[in-house]
Amino acid sequence: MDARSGAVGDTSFADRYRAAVTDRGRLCAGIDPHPELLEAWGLSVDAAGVRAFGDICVEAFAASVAVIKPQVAFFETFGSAGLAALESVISGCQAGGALVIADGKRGDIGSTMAAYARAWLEPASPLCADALTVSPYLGFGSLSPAIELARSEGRAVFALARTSNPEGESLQLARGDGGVTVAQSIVDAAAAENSDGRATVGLVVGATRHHGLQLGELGAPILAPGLGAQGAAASDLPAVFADADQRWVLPASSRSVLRHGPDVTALRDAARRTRDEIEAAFGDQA
Ligand SMILES: O=c1ccn([C@@H]2O[C@H](COP(=O)(O)O)[C@@H](O)[C@H]2O)c(=O)[nH]1
Repeated sequence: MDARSGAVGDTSFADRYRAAVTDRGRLCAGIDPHPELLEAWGLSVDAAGVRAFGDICVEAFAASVAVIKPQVAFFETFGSAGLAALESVISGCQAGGALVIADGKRGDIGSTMAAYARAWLEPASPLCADALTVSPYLGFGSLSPAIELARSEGRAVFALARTSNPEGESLQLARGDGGVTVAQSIVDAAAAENSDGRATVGLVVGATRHHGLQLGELGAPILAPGLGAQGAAASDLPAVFADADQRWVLPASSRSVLRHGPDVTALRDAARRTRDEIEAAFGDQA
């Protein structure tokens, strides 16, 4: 890939994702510059602090972690300087060979969704990532502009299905026609989008509980946040995702790795340990 232009040619997200996790193992490392972490790392709680935090994370993770997920909110907090730091994180991670999921959880009516898609998935944008988290709760169809752009650019969206937080339950487990839960209807809609084999529509399904979803036909990555700080353990993963194709499960961890900073080697080792725990837990089931 041309790291400067962000162009990935005709390669599908499915191929890019498989290559990354085959080479580096299943882990999505989060870059979440919480104020508490900035202070613990001896950094200022401002744009300069998040830039330094991001630089350290890029050095620690870009060349060895398969997928990296900067949490957009922690950069947005500091306005244009924070977003400039995020641009640097995205391009630095991509230059090191990692795939980047911008965790922005964007969602709006279709015409505005198209603008979000251009911001996060169009190669000409300075914020262009490999994938963007999106909210389907304005209706799955409202995501179409982002899905279409992602498909044509070899990128992806990750739609929230069953989130890791307890507050999601009343909405996500509500049942519609035929008794299907809202979350399962999102899984099914995503699976239909992936019938071309390009894995354009991944899902977010928390690792923190048994979700009751049928994920076996998805055909795209399942971003599974919740390891460590939210209580899930690597050893929980095979049971939580027993119904999924476990080659597609991408466990995510932010704070439990980041607390080992700011030492670059300690951060890198923490990410490697987490990845090794995940791979050992899945064993040859994947
Ligand atoms: O359901 C969801 C969706 C997204 N997240 C995000 O993942 C990380 C988790 O951070 P930890 O420090 O590992 O708890 C964070 O950026 C969340 O916004 C999630 O946790 N759950």
